[in-house]
Amino acid sequence: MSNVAQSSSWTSFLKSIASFNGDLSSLTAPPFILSPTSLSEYSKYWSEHPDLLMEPNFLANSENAEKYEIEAMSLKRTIAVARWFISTLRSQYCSRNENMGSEKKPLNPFLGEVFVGKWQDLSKDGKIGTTNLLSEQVSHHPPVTAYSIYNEKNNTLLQGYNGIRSSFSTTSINVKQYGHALLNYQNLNEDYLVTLPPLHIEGLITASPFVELEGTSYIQASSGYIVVFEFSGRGYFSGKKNTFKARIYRDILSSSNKENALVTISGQWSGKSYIAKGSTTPSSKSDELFYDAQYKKPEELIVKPIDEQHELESRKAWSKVAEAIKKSDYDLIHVEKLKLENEQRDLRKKEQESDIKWETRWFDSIDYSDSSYRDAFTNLINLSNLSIKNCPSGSVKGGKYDSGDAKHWRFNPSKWQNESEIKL
Ligand SMILES: CCC(=O)OC[C@H](C)CC[C@H]1O[C@H]2C[C@H]3[C@@H]4CC=C5C[C@@H](O)CC[C@]5(C)[C@H]4CC[C@]3(C)[C@H]2[C@@H]1C
Repeated sequence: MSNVAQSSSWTSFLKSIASFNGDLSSLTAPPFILSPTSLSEYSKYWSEHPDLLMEPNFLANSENAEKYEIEAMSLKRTIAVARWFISTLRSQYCSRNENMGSEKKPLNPFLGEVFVGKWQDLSKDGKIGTTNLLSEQVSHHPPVTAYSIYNEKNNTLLQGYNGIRSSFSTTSINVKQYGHALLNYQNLNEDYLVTLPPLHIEGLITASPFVELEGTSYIQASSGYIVVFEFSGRGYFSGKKNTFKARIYRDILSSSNKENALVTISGQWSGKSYIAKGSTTPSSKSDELFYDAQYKKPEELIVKPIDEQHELESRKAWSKVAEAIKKSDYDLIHVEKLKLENEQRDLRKKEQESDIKWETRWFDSIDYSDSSYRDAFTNLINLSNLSIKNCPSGSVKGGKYDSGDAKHWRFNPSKWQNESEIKL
């Protein structure tokens, strides 16, 4: 066992997890496990391969196409969206391990914290164009981050939000994700709903935590096609970590029988995966490579230098804490974090005293409980038979989790158009 794992701070920290109240951000973790990066930056992981996010735009139906061709192109685009989704997972769930040696505890964003940036067009023929990221902490208790990723050249908008609920098992932390992503290809008049997989944190005992995905994720296309992803760690499908199996069906009804799969994809989302027609599980020997997560380097988001940032921008607001974490200066971390947290507490107190409610900047909370309300989301929810409630992502309608309110965060483009302080 590494000396870190034996260190008193880690063992006492493990004891503290055993009695924690479910809000991970409230736990004081030992300084060596702290990340200098705020959770508001994690929204960038949705588009570190902008070319894959844009790909469906280049798989459009030809003019007055026959019905069979329209079907074939819709399936091709659904496969392209599944490839983009798989391409996000290594960044989402492995990047801290790759860059800092283990999963780390991100800084807990303050209410109103924003993180913005852009991905330049690296394509040879300039067909991708620039992709912009807006990320905003729309709630602090519980922590919720909303994001908008917009590519003007291809009229493509990915928006979504994320919150988590955690529970503790004997050796790992179990995390249910709340929220979803909505993908709109305006030129194709096509939408996709993406749900978020549950995960657990392993490796706590050896003080080298890492994320393993589990359970199911769905991608529901407005064309009717649905992708069902099943995630598992070691030992389930193939004894390798980060394994998944994905099946694409014509619609939710045919997904009730795995034999109806039109396409099956399987492998490692952090490594190689393969694709085959029909319902047989593809193998690396006989079938076509679907995606290799180790081959394509993620594209860096371009973020302004800290001295050009607004005080609400994440890297500026957390710069002193981040510096202290990088220097492992434990006392300074504590002093600087306390300063930021006290400033936030004073702000909340002032709002309370003058009865002002905090206004979110670029996102609105939409209540979908009025069943007459119709938009791309309600259409996709109906096609997928998933719950419309704000419950664990991917819960099925009528299932045990299908309860609570139906409020979801939505990007408000006109609020960004009227933005005068924060610059990309
Ligand atoms: C607080 C307890 C603690 O420090 O435990 C030590 C370990 C670092 C485990 C707890 C932290 O693990 C981190 C992993 C984070 C998730 C990673 C990726 C994503 C995907 C992204 O799209 C949305 C956010 C999400 C789910 C992160 C949420 C926060 C997690 C679970 C961190 C834990 C505090």
